[in-house]
Amino acid sequence: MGNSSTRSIAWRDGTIEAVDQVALPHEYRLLRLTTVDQVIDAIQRLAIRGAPAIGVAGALAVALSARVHTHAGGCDEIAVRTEAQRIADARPTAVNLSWAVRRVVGKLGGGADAVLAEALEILAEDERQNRAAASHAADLVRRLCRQEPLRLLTHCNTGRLATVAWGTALGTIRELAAAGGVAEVLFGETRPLLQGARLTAWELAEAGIPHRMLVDSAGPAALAAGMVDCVLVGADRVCANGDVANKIGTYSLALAANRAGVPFVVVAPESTLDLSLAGGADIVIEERAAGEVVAFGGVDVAPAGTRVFNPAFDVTPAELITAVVTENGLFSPQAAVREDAS
Ligand SMILES: CSC[C@H]1O[C@H](OP(=O)(O)O)[C@H](O)[C@@H]1O
Repeated sequence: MGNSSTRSIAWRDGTIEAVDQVALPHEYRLLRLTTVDQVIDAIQRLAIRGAPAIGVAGALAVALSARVHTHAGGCDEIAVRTEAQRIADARPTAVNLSWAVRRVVGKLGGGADAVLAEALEILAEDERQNRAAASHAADLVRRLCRQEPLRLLTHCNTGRLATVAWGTALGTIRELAAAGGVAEVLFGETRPLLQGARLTAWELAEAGIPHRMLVDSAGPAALAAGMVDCVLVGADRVCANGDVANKIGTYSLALAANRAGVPFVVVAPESTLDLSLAGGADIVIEERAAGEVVAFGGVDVAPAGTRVFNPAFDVTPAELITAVVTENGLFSPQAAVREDAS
């Protein structure tokens, strides 16, 4: 996959090839991962990140495991299941990871080739799902906002880097922009790991879409100042009642959008739905290391010993969300509990 590739992750000659998202925007380089531990490490340090992308990486990692644990006597399913659980546990909040791992583990009975085939199916489905969700969401935004070109606000990175290709909320922005419907995209830098500053800025510049970056706390101010026609964000887990876990800072944008009377639209594939959870209180929110917050660019900015609360996500209640849009259209909250949800 060169710079021109539209895909962030691929299966290449028995290895996993992925864009190293830690190196962007200053260097576009590819990771070539050959072991389960390398994939877990890449997910945990967000070299591979974004709910759909980590789901695909997790599925491909199980395929690596199945190949390693296949011998003359067949596949050692116990060994693969043990590693699959470690993969699923790499990050707790995005349901896509555990969903994808569960889906490919279900093919173990067919051997390593069946596991790989299922993982490649998940990879192939991703772009189609994102483009379909983006198309539905773009139609909704046009209906909600009427005037064009639009001034949009987004958060974190939900583009082609966070998925296999195209993106979810950022995929919707690409769709609207392709029809000349975007005046400007405002986006938060996304402290502390700067997915907005490093990745969304890179994707919007690459796509030639007009954009301005905000410090995260300026998002509500932009909404209050009437600078935004619609907010578009992604998701890491959508509950049966429509509550949504997403990057930290999403909740404050939803509160401000609600007060400003601005539509707040979540775009995500169905693989981000977790209908086994009644509501957001049940979502496990990943808490990350203090070092991500007390240092900036490798330089300590807080006094030594400063204690930190560093949740990677927050939960936006359904009542603050105008719509959740998937590849199948509008998600209807209170859907029946799905058996296979993680
Ligand atoms: C389409 S990406 C969905 C979601 O994942 C991101 O989290 P992270 O950067 O920690 O992997 C962010 O919450 C995006 O909205």
